[in-house]
Amino acid sequence: MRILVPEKIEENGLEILKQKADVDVRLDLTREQLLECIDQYDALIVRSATKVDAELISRGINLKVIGRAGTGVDNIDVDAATERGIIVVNTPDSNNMSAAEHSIALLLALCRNIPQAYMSLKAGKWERSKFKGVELYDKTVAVLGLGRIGSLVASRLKAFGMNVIGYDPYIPQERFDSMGVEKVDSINEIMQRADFITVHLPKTNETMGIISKKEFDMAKKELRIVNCARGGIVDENALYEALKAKRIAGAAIDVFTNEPKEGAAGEGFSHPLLELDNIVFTPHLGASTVEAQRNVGLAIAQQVLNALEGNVVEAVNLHGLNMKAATRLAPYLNLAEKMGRIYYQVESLPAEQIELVYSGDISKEDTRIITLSYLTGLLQPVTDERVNFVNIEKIIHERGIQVIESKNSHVDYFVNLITVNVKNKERMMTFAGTIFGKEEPRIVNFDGFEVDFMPTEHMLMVQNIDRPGIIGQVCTILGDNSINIANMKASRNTKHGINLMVLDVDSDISDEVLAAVKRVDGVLKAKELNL
Ligand SMILES: NC(=O)C1=CN([C@@H]2O[C@H](COP(=O)(O)OP(=O)(O)OC[C@H]3O[C@@H](n4cnc5c(N)ncnc54)[C@H](O)[C@@H]3O)[C@@H](O)[C@H]2O)C=CC1
Ligand SMILES: O=C(O)C(=O)COP(=O)(O)O
Repeated sequence: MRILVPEKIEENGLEILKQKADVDVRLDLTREQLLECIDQYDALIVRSATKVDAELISRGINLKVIGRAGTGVDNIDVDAATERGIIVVNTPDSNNMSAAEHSIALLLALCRNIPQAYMSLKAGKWERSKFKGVELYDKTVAVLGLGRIGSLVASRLKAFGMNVIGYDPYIPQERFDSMGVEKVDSINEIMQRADFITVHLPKTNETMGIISKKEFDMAKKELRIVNCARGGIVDENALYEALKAKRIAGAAIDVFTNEPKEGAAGEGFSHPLLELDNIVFTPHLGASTVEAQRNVGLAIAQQVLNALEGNVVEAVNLHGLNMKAATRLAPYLNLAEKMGRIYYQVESLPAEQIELVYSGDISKEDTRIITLSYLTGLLQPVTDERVNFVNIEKIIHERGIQVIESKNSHVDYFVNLITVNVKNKERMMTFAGTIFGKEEPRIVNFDGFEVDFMPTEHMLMVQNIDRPGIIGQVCTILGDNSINIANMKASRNTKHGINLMVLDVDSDISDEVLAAVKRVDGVLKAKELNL
């Protein structure tokens, strides 16, 4: 496994990665060099400075995971990654405290002109009257976005004795109430009431430019605004004009619309906002603390390795899947995936409709993830694309396969049962599986035949006319070819006079052996199964 790290991540994370993979830390890479070498890597780990766009993703033909060592994934084209079944993971809980504290540091620095006063004193001046500031106490501060960082900021600002109001249409009133934050339903009202605004929104189409000229025009003259979220959420031109015309009192900015990369490949930085005096800024330092980087380093290493090893991860592009349940349901995911692999090994007509029926204990669970596991097993062997939880729904949709899930609490004989009815343009095939004990997968219905076998890597399925002598001949062919039989189950359909044999063998079955089995008089079908 090869992992490329083109940005600075903490040594503790790198150490963990290096135990299991070849890790190339290449802080000097230019965009062109990155495009050229990305095809050699299984995983890419970035912070905010690397643009992981559709072009880079399309060149990453071996990429399985993109790790964002931090929170915002706006520098990653998540849709392009999803399209290719590339898992995108981040570490949203690892740097939020640092970002919250930095927002407050910026707010205080802004209120008391700390950077300007520092520069003046450094220049040997003693300018006490020039740097008169304002207090936070008893003022109204508006928090935009009351997620992880916004809510930390809100509770800290309450400790300053501020009147905290908030704008976030996506969280319920109860959450506002429990934080002691007044819910405000419109940006207009925020602009009219706020002495301070602090922005903690994600960068989305909806939030970009959410504060622009129109909003500044309705603001108080005393407004001071902090943006430690993403450049452009506060429109940079409008902010420049409002500050220059002293339409508002000040701003503190940690993030810019276009940020350069630090290091040898870095380009330096210039921006019209840097010309102004009523603004303080930092070069995207919100997450740059010892603690945040230590947490982020550990978390991203674990996330990326888990994803590479096929373990359960909380990914950005798993679309609300309950991945916590995945650990508990692991035996069912395994069973469903193996059941999925059966269909195209025994049938060539494309599946048009798939009905999954969950019965017994399993019907009480959130079964969506089990269904996705079945579909992944179904399609992986018949496509060149990488298929996984990330893109399976999209691929199923593109192929026009209808998927139906149903549940019933009752089932005869079994504690739990997954039944799958696969319809193609000629007929319907039924398969069923169950978990014995804690985690043993068993197939108990194979295309209408009642059976009971463990799905394994090397299997032979034979259908024959139900008459004596055939089973013996098939076993002799296997024996003559040194193929050891570990287990064998037979089941008969008395109505049609057909017998089904499922043999678990210890090695591959060659085309010649399969052809010899098919030539046995009375054998109707013979297929090798890899489950
Ligand atoms: N400066 C820095 O170094 C850092 C910046 N960040 C940035 O901080 C921001 C906040 O991060 P988190 O708190 O972790 O995100 P979060 O996802 O926990 O919270 C965002 C909140 O914004 C709300 N929201 C989304 N769209 C909205 C809209 N159109 N109008 C109003 N509310 C909306 C959501 O409901 C959510 O409650 C992100 O942009 C993130 O990238 C994060 C870490 C470090
Ligand atoms: O985690 C985030 O969203 C951040 O903005 C931090 O960015 P960084 O990892 O310091 O480049």
